[in-house]
Amino acid sequence: MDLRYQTGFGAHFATEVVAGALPVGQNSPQHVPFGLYAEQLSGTAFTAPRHENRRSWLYRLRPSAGHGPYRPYNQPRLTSAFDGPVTPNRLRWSPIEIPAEPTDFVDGLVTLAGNGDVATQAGMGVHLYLANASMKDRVFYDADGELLIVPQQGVLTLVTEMGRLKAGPGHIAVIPRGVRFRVEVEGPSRGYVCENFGAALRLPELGPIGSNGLANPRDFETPVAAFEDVDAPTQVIQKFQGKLWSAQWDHSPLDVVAWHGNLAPYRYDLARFNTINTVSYDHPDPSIFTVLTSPSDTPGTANVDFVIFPPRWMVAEHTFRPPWFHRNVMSEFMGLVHGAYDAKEGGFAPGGASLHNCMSDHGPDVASHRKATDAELGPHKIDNTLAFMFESRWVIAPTKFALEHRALQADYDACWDGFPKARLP
Ligand SMILES: O=C(O)Cc1cc(O)ccc1O
Ligand SMILES: [Fe+2]
Repeated sequence: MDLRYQTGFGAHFATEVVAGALPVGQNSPQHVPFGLYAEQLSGTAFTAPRHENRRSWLYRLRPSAGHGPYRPYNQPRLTSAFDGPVTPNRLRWSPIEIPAEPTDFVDGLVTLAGNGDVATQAGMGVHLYLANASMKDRVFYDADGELLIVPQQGVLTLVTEMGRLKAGPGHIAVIPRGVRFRVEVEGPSRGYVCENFGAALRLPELGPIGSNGLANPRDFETPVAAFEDVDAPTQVIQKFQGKLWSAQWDHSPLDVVAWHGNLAPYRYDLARFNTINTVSYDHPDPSIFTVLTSPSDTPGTANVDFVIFPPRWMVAEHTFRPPWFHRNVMSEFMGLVHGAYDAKEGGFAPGGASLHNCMSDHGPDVASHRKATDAELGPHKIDNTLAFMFESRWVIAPTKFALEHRALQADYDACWDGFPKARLP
């Protein structure tokens, strides 16, 4: 099916499937067109400053309040208990395989790491989804956070309350906290999820870059309204305070015929990123590659930044061009969608992951250091690659699942073994 989108980051959209369904001039008329039910979905406090405030009005076939109790749903691999133990060690995982038995998006979520706390709405969970089946007769929503989905293999169709969007490798999709959706897959599918417990993701400030650049607002795509009229039992699964809960509804909750507002799912094609980098010398801080940021209460010190390392020209003169050796107060979780990463010659594979926590020593491995030191410094295109980072002010604790998984590489430290010692005169 051809999907249609409206463009603009955080724009105030208005969309209806049936002409005349969207009330004009007020949100909650005594008689909503066609007997639809009006419902406000608040993503920020009612009193959040206007430029932060996100909410939408949904007009649906039935009020979503009409359902029974939620009961615990057993899916222990998805958690907000980052039960490590937390370690200062540098960690790297090979890709975790997609299971052979039928597994949908909800059952295929596994938690690798996280920080903060769902109860106080700070920090994030870092998950993988490993799925090979579409969700059937069930929908999911996350009351604990917004979901930033980074597909690595396979195209997802996200059938949400507010419309349908597609995202495959090279795209990201963001589903706001609370928005219900079903995931359809076309085959084996794997990707990363940043579950943002904190303030909603937004575009970073541009400072002296000016009024254009990095991810441009008009390239963000939000679906037009779409609904299903299904009077059949539907399992609604939610994540609430770190655990999954399930309730049986007598209809599909994806029954929103019209909506308006600025709280909505969106997707973004990372190929549209306007990459800015040095044209003189030295490797800039990777903040220059920030796509989206969730600020914390300390200016410039993010709850989580989503940063990409896209294809780009390298032209720096008399410069060691890959990432430098460094220690960072912020903690860095990295993944790879495809290709190779310029700081690692081997071991960091598409679908894999690495974790460099607060103040841990990291940077180029021996092989990439040697290669960059010996390189002829002409203009060089780093191509066919897409790595990314979830960077957070808070230490990222791995889960027991991640630490005990056979994908954890026992010998990661060895990639920094054997640097020749400097020779003083
Ligand atoms: O550690 C990493 O590979 C991520 C990273 C990339 C970069 O270009 C500069 C700093 C940094 O932490
Ligand atoms: Fe780093």
